[in-house]
Amino acid sequence: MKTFEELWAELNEKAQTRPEGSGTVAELDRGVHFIGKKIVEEAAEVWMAAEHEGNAAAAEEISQLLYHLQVLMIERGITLDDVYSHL
Ligand SMILES: N=c1c2ncn([C@@H]3O[C@H](COP(=O)(O)OP(=O)(O)OP(=O)(O)O)[C@@H](O)[C@H]3O)c2ncn1[C@@H]1O[C@H](COP(=O)(O)O)[C@@H](O)[C@H]1O
Repeated sequence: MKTFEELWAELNEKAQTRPEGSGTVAELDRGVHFIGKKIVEEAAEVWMAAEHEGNAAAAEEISQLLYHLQVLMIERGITLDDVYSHL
């Protein structure tokens, strides 16, 4: 288990050190268009799980959506503060 901020730190480190076998590095290399499609796909899965599968499945899909949102933020150079300033 990890928090949103712990995942953020881990993904930023992976983006910098580019370890072999990292799915994050592979996703970053595919670019914003690919990552954006993953976000749309995961968002739909969040909706379907919440409506038809229950909270446990929805929580899992939400975790994946948050992951892909963080990858997109890293790819575009968007910081947490950039987002927080709008909350
Ligand atoms: N939290 C996640 C995470 N959530 C989702 N995903 C990716 O998003 C995909 C979504 O899962 P699905 O089951 O919906 O997969 P799918 O759409 O059928 O699968 P794909 O065809 O897209 O692989 C997974 O296959 C992963 O590639 C994640 N990949 C990595 N992490 C964490 O990110 C960190 C860094 O990971 P690496 O960069 O791979 O080392 C680690 O702590 C991981 O636990």
